[in-house]
Amino acid sequence: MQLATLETIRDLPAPVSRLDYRDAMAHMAAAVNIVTTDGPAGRAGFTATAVCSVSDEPPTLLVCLNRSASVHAVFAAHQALCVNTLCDDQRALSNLFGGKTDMAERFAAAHWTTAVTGAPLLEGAAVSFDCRISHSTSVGTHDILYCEVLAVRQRDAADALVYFGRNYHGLPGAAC
Ligand SMILES: NC(=O)C1=CN([C@@H]2O[C@H](COP(=O)(O)OP(=O)(O)OC[C@H]3O[C@@H](n4cnc5c(N)ncnc54)[C@H](O)[C@@H]3O)[C@@H](O)[C@H]2O)C=CC1
Ligand SMILES: Cc1cc2nc3c(=O)[nH]c(=O)nc-3n(C[C@H](O)[C@H](O)[C@H](O)COP(=O)(O)O)c2cc1C
Repeated sequence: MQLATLETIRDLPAPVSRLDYRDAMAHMAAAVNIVTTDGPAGRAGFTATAVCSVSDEPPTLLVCLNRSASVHAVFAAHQALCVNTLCDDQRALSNLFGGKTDMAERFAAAHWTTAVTGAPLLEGAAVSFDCRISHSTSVGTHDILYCEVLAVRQRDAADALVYFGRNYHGLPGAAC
């Protein structure tokens, strides 16, 4: 097989289908987060595994949000959000915020507080990052939201929740 050179690599066809890509991604373990916002456009939240640390100065993480999600317009309006990373005992919340459930029903299933931006912080989360969205870009079906962290709250030694192989798994708590 002839390898592509730097000059030809941009012209290569995309040989991986959407389903092949998803099957491959199912092999990548990820933390499970509920991403929330609140403000003039209302309260909204969704489950997200596409969350990642970008930089520690300024402290910044990214969240990938599908533009076809019902919550997309609300996040775009507020330009602020909170990433709440779930513990093992919060699997039911992940399903609730990942489905087609009514927004009031999603939030009624847990207790919430606020920090700086007004976005809801989940009681009992492993960690919560209260953020302003500093900028965003669009790639394919998703917006990548770059989020500058304005406040953090963490819970020590709780069992972590991991999404892997299209299923939830618990990890024993550890001192960080
Ligand atoms: N990044 C995303 O937007 C994700 C969306 N989901 C949603 O949850 C449903 C169930 O997911 P699974 O049980 O894991 O089975 P699945 O076969 O639909 O997805 C397998 C893996 O592919 C990735 N993936 C799925 N949908 C994606 C999308 N639209 N854009 C980019 N990556 C995507 C995720 O890593 C996911 O864990 C998905 O069909 C999707 O609607 C789940 C995980 C990530
Ligand atoms: C485990 C899991 C992980 C998900 N991760 C993401 C994600 O990273 N980005 C995203 O846009 N949607 C993700 N979703 C889908 C959203 O949670 C879902 O589209 C969201 O709840 C909006 O649904 P709605 O359009 O019915 O309101 C995920 C769903 C599940 C169950």
